[in-house]
Amino acid sequence: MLQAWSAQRVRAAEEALMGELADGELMARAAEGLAEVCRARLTASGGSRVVVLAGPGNNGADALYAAAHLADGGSDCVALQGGWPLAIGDPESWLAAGVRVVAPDGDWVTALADADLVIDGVLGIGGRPGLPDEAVAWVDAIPDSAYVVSVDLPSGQDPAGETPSDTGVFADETVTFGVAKPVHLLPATEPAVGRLTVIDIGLTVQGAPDVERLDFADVARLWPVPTDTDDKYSRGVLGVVAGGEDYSGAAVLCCTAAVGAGLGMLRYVGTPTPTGLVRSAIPEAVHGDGRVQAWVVGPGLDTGSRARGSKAQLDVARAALDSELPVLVDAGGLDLVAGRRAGPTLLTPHAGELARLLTRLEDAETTRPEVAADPLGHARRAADLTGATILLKGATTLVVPPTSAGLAVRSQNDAPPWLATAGAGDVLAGVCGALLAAGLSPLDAGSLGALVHGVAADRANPGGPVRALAVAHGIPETVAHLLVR
Ligand SMILES: NC(=O)C1=CN([C@@H]2O[C@H](COP(=O)(O)OP(=O)(O)OC[C@H]3O[C@@H](n4cnc5c(N)ncnc54)[C@H](O)[C@@H]3O)[C@@H](O)[C@H]2O)[C@@H](O)CC1
Ligand SMILES: [K+]
Repeated sequence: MLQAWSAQRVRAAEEALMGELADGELMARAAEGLAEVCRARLTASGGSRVVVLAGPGNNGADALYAAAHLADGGSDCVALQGGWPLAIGDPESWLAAGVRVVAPDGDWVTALADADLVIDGVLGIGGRPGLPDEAVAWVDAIPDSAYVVSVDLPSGQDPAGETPSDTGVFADETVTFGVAKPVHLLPATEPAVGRLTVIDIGLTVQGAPDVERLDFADVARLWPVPTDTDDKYSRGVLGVVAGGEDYSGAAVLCCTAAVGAGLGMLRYVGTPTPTGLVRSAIPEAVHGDGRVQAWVVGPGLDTGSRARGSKAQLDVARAALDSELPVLVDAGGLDLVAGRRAGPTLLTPHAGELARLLTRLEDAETTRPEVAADPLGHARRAADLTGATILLKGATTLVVPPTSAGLAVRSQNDAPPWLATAGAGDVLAGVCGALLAAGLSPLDAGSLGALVHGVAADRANPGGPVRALAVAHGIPETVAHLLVR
């Protein structure tokens, strides 16, 4: 599991560690690690010209000390200075190594145009979103052919990972120190991070992390694997209330994925058309209301429908929400959420559905662009309002428990962009629902389900287009692949 701690908590841990070490030792470790990564990238590309974007603080000093190591090793290193003194650190040490400093009125344009590797040391965890003006011009002038290594985080991006920035750096690689920070994992900033490399500088941060990302080893740790003493009931029965006369296919996708994820039994509740489809596509399913360990309510559900069978289906959906059982609520089902439920609850909106849910519950308009500008903040608001865990779908999927739970936010980025396709959400609901029925918490079911769903999409057709049904059919093989790796 990849874990990230907030900048404030990292700073406190760094200060404690610095108290135990010789002056400058921590920064020396950071700079050595950074130089080693840069050296490896230069060797791989055959380049030797390095340009440092040197900011006013310790982040700039890390970059300059790393450049001194590279210059010692024979690289041609230039540092661009903005309208600020390079006051932190010891300029003599990098000047003596042969790093040339270009003043703000010097020819930095030519230096950058020739760069093979750019070390972005403008701002680190002391940065606010956005860049100083000089740095905006530098970043605009970086040639496409240069490999951009950001120090600690892509400068100009929000260290907390909450708000996106228009002017921040987009790195090919980010080299961070000690532990990851939220900026590296959260959707508003993660696209700017590129490849993430964490350098060991002897730092540990106490207490639960702020953000976590499950990896493949976590699948083996968390996935419900049956034993000899299990039967179909002990493994978990999932009830699915999905599909209507309009969106019938959602029921097939959700149920196919749920059965494929390894349920003990599936119980389906639908209107006549999707019921017929589920009968032929999923002969394992039983039909109608009955005892279950968890419910999925909502894929393809039309809460305004007056079609035959709709009222009975909606009665089951409402009873599920009124029960104390774990419930996953998706798509149309979100319109039935009135507030707090008694049982464990996982809501799985995309940004538009989350905006609509917040608008209804708070009686004040929230728009989809507002959610996109601060996905974590809005997911957290919905979690706190409803007491539910919110799985906010996107290129990076967030799984956010209510603040009162005191748990880390999960952030999964396992899916290829090809998975942005109709029906993918229905498949995700089926996988996560199966995990809820097996007894996993909403947080584990949501994050583990998102991981497996993303990997299944990749494996269904690596590097190419994928349809939701292929993802659903690929779930069993993907789970086996992840369990026996
Ligand atoms: N604290 C430590 O022990 C260590 C820190 N390290 C490095 O130190 C960095 C943090 O250094 P600093 O605290 O000096 O902070 P930064 O170097 O991130 O920022 C420096 C200063 O820039 C200014 N600034 C912030 N946002 C701005 C903006 N948007 N536009 C214009 N100016 C802005 C602020 O005055 C801030 O103090 C880390 O990211 C890491 O790279 C590493 O050397 C490892 C050890
Ligand atoms: K940086």
